[in-house]
Amino acid sequence: MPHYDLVIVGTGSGNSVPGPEFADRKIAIVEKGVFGGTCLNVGCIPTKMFVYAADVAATPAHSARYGVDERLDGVRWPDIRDRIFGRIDPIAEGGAEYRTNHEDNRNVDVYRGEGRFTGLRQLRVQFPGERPDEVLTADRFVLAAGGRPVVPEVPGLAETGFHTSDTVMRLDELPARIVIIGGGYIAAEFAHVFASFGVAVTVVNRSGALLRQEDEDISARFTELAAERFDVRLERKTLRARRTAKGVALDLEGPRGAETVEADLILVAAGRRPNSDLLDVAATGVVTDETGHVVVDDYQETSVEGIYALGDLSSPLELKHVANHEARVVQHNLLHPDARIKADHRFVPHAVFTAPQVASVGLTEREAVRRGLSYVVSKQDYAGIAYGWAMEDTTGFAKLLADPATGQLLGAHLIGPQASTVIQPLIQAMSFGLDARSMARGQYWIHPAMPELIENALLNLPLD
Ligand SMILES: Cc1cc2nc3c(=O)[nH]c(=O)nc-3n(C[C@H](O)[C@H](O)[C@H](O)COP(=O)(O)OP(=O)(O)OC[C@H]3O[C@@H](n4cnc5c(N)ncnc54)[C@H](O)[C@@H]3O)c2cc1C
Ligand SMILES: NC(=O)c1ccc[n+]([C@@H]2O[C@H](COP(=O)([O-])OP(=O)(O)OC[C@H]3O[C@@H](n4cnc5c(N)ncnc54)[C@H](O)[C@@H]3O)[C@@H](O)[C@H]2O)c1
Repeated sequence: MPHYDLVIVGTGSGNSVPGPEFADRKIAIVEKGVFGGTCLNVGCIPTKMFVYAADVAATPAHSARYGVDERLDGVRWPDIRDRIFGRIDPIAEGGAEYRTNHEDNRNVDVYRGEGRFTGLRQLRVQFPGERPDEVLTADRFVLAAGGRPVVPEVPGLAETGFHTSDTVMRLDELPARIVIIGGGYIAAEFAHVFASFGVAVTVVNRSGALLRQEDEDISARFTELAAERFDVRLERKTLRARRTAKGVALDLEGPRGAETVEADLILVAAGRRPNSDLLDVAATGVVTDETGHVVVDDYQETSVEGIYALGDLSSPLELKHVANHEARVVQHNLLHPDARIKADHRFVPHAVFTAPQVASVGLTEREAVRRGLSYVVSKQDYAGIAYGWAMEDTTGFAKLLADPATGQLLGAHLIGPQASTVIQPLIQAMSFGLDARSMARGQYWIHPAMPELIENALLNLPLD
């Protein structure tokens, strides 16, 4: 039974933990799937590469408003797909090769199999094919096993067949019609991608709004705009999935009774869950919460001393920049057990790369009310700043919440062009405690650039 100083499960952000500082430690890395994890292979990176191509494909539909007449002649899906994965797949292979064979990793053994705890600090690894299982023990573990798509219990769905974000980007050809179950990040991004490529998109959501975790004003505006591009069915229960002569169908029940949606394929985008159950973390004494996330303390340590966890396995935020931050914290804490640092989850931003883009940091208004905070609000439309005029934007806005006593920002929510970039100075201000007035007037804002949206939103805050 091989014994290690450190065993790491999962090669998403977990793979960034071992560096040259660990050269004197005997390390095992266990990976059951493709090296590099979700973000690289089936998450952030390929989706954003598809989104960029979608943004380009969607341009002719809007260009007439500038007096420029353009036509989309076609979308070569196989070329787009192969360009994207032709870039990504070699990175994953290169990562595996580096860890397995490069002399930098003399102290690292790579196990290409599925780990499952069988006892305290004891992990059984099962390999594909004939290779017998191995049991690894270690003084310390890093659990970075991520999560997987949730598939709702819809009668007939398994028999009918469906895609998730894991498979839909590798389709052989574009379907004519797609139905997406879900109304969150993944639904919003793929609806934009497929609609821009000419696919008829139907979005079926259980609740009454899309992106409903966002600030209410943002969610409402996005839902309104989405309904102009996609067939959006809200407050729908999916009763059944079935095959038809031409494709697939979902039988739904909604506010106006029973209805059926037909399409060529189904994309399930109904949330993700952590892989703690498959890894059987309970067998090593690691505690999980009611959503299956591994419980960690401020140092990313689990309920078992020496077992750390990070990323989607332990964080309900499920974002790559969070997983990377936590990996840096875990790395430090393994190297410096007497001077450990805490993870900083105060101001975690996110963006949804759909059209228009959505970006957010801090409290929504709903959350500020729930916490009983006193706050002031300001809004600034893109249409009210010079760059917004240039873009002829009529729907985007920034919404800020601030503490009236101190001027400190509590939350920032954007919907509109480049929202994921334009929000960054607000993340910086919140992280470093810069108040709204100082931020607005203590620096130059390039004229007439998009960040004037933020300058004006700050100045609009009703602060004394
Ligand atoms: C479609 C999509 C788009 C996304 N877009 C964005 C985005 O734009 N921005 C953003 O910030 N985030 C995005 N995310 C979220 C982001 O991908 C995740 O937050 C991030 O990848 C989590 O990293 P991780 O290291 O925790 O887990 P993962 O990257 O999922 O790594 C876990 C690894 O563990 C392996 N594993 C699991 N169980 C075992 C086991 N028992 N034994 C051995 N190996 C195991 C898995 O095979 C996997 O390789 C997106 C996610 C999806 C699905
Ligand atoms: N740009 C990004 O940062 C990005 C992009 C994609 C994914 N992600 C991460 O991945 C996670 C998972 O994304 P997601 O979109 O799958 O989850 P999500 O939690 O954002 O959204 C799930 C949606 O599915 C709906 N839903 C659930 N069950 C349903 C059912 N039976 N029928 C109809 N609708 C149903 C919910 O109401 C919700 O709207 C996100 O929470 C996010 O952290 C991030």
